[in-house]
Amino acid sequence: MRLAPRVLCSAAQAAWRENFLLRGRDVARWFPGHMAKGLKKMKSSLKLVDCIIEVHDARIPLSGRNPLFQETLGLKPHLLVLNKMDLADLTEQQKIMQRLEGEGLKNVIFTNCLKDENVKQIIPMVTELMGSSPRYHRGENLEYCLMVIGVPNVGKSSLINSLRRQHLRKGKATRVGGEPGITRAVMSRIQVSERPLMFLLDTPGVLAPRIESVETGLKLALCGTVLDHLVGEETMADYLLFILNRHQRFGYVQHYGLGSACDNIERVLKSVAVKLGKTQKVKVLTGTGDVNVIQPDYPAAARDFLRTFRRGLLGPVMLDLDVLRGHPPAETVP
Ligand SMILES: Nc1nc2c(ncn2[C@@H]2O[C@H](COP(=O)(O)OP(=O)(O)OP(=O)(O)O)[C@@H](O)[C@H]2O)c(=O)[nH]1
Repeated sequence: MRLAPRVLCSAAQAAWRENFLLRGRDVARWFPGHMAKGLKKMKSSLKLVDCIIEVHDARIPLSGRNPLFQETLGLKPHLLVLNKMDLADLTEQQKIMQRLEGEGLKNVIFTNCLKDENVKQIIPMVTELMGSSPRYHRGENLEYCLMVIGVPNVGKSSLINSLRRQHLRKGKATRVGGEPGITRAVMSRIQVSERPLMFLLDTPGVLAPRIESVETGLKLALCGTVLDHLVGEETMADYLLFILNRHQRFGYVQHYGLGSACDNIERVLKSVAVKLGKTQKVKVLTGTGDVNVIQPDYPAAARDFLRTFRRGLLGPVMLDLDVLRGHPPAETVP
């Protein structure tokens, strides 16, 4: 387990870590090979597409988007949907919008696809966007084709299902899952609206081949865009604790009945494990031979900590607050 500065304190007298030490070489392992193939297929279908809907996680509005999308698919009208707004702390929403506008992203909307929040605004926005753009391939053909893109697990399929519920009163057309990589087949064409007649192409999540920094990699991992075991649940739990304390988000103290906030992941996970009854027998070598001792199950506790965060039970979080406030990125060692 990674060792962190051993600080145990109450929230009132907080002395939280100023920095989180990251290992740079790790992040390269998080990019699975099938994704490059997905992007290639998406590019080849582009001539059928009138507008691109890029879905991203609202907890990381300023980081983790795939720059290849911009380069390769950026020629079409584009709407950025920041989904999972129910899990995001949007206190600084205005500043986020200003930052995005500064990056040339003028068409942005926050959604919660599980509750269909704001989803109804998407088709009118897209129709307006397409109205102000040249028609690419369609001549007199009166159907529109949109392509939904994004990194894995941000809710692309959920958005399609939500649009169908809103506009067609129909249920699921595409599979939704809690793990990244559920949508593997590129380009299923799904109707989402009758008037105007609109189809969507669902695509598999595509991460950038190189993540811009290890910290961005960890944020993407917390949002469930890569498989947890590739990154390490305990490292992710530690980074989450670092963020929660730094942002004064102490929901975890109450949720797990911890008594006080703490910046030491080992201690937090130990308390979580005891609370959940997650202990394990391990053999320890002593002078008189092997002895079985009961130890907290740290991996199980880390998994529960992450799961609880992702279900929103630790409160809404803005993982990009450091970017928004101009804090220096976490320190990286090779
Ligand atoms: N809290 C919350 N969860 C959501 C929302 N939208 C989707 N989810 C959940 O996020 C997970 C991923 O959703 P999907 O729709 O499968 O995501 P995807 O982008 O299609 O995933 P890939 O196929 O891996 O690229 C599922 O567990 C959804 O229930 C939302 O607005 N809020």
